[in-house]
Amino acid sequence: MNTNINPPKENWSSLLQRPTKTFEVVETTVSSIFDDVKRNGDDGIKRYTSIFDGVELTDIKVTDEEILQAENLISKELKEAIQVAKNNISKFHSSQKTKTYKIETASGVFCWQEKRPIQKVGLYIPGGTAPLFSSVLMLAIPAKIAGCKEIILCSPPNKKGEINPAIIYAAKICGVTTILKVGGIQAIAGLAFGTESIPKVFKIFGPGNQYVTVAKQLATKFGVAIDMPAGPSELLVVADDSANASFVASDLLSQAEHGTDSQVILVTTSKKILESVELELVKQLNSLSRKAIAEKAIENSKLIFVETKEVALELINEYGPEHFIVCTNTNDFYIDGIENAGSVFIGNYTPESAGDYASGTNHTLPTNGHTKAYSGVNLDSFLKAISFQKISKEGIQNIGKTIEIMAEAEGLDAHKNAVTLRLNNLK
Ligand SMILES: NC(=O)c1ccc[n+]([C@@H]2O[C@H](COP(=O)([O-])OP(=O)(O)OC[C@H]3O[C@@H](n4cnc5c(N)ncnc54)[C@H](O)[C@@H]3O)[C@@H](O)[C@H]2O)c1
Ligand SMILES: N[C@H](CO)Cc1c[nH]c[nH+]1
Ligand SMILES: [Zn+2]
Repeated sequence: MNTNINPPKENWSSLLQRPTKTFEVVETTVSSIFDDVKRNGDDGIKRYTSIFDGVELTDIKVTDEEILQAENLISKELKEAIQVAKNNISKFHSSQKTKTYKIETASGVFCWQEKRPIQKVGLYIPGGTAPLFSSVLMLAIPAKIAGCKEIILCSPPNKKGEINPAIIYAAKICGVTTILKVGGIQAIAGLAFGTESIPKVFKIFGPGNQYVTVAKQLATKFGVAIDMPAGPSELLVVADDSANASFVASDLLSQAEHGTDSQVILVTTSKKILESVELELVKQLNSLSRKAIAEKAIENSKLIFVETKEVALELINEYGPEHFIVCTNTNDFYIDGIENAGSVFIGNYTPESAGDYASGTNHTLPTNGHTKAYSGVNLDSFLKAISFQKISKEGIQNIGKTIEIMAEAEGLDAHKNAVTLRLNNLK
């Protein structure tokens, strides 16, 4: 792992660069697959599933029988764990419901906002290197609480043309309406354009590798909304002498094992912790089943020492990590000062994995610095806010003149006239 002592500010942007390919590099592949799927529908979907997933699909849709079977293929213990996670995720997302307030902005002028669910949503569930059934919970639970009617799920099939049963089981208990065996760029294209088997949706959600993420970004060109770019996983831990080096290393490795293009960073004001974490990383890495992946991700990663917590905070905000763990004896300083992060984990007993699975918060989060402008998935991601207004005769008398003056100043006579006619009618 790359160690950096007091890196000068002018080097921060190169030091903090993500290992993902740039948008431009992936865009050409994405565009050509989009074109094909748009023109050839299911045939295009099957072609890329054969190329990228190595399987010749006959049916794209998961059948009722496969849904029934899935339940028998997973253990009672896993079903119970999924249920506990589901309860916590439901509690947290239900608490995000907001009340409607009717405001009288001027006497007789009433304004309010009401939220309505997005009717057709597409959920992408990663399945390339690991079947992330936990992502089903993170997306389908808030979609259902919001009241979305059609919830379409896409996930890549394995070499036998199957989707992992835990993904199917989670989808079933969370109210997903259609499950499709398609992943990668071709899945996003299918959801964006619609094919014989894949319904076109209004908004696409979910995490994925760099190909999926660029595909989602490109899909917005064709009139589909997306949650945000939620690409290869990242974690930044800030730690001082009060941290437990073994815990810190375990958290760093938890995100490194996601993919070779994951990135994990330790920022510390303690050289002692830096050295201990480095030793722990080597020790713990050896026992991982996904050692090769984590090892590659560790090559992209950094251990950074800075002299003060003020410099540490500035660097962290510049990076804007997807996940941010704070293990110091000045935690409040970082909590108050954090501007750019997807999800924050506080103290020695809050592993990042808790948020990935079961504490209740959402694990679908912006990466690649997009925390500077985007939020992670939450209940509002599945809703639209519609504003309403009702103006009485008294109300139009109160604000009519203001509207007339402004419309005239913009040179928009018809706008002014719509008010003048009503004001004259009151005389
Ligand atoms: N940010 C978040 O909220 C979040 C949450 C969970 C997971 N993740 C990330 O999701 C990713 C999951 O990645 P994954 O690969 O395991 O699964 P995935 O389902 O995202 O991608 C697999 C698919 O990518 C396509 N693909 C693979 N190589 C390709 C190539 N060279 N060209 C075109 N298409 C190609 C294939 O169709 C394959 O089915 C990881 O990077 C993980 O870190 C992010
Ligand atoms: N850490 C991932 C988000 O970057 C989410 C996840 C799912 N399963 C395990 N982890
Ligand atoms: Zn994870």
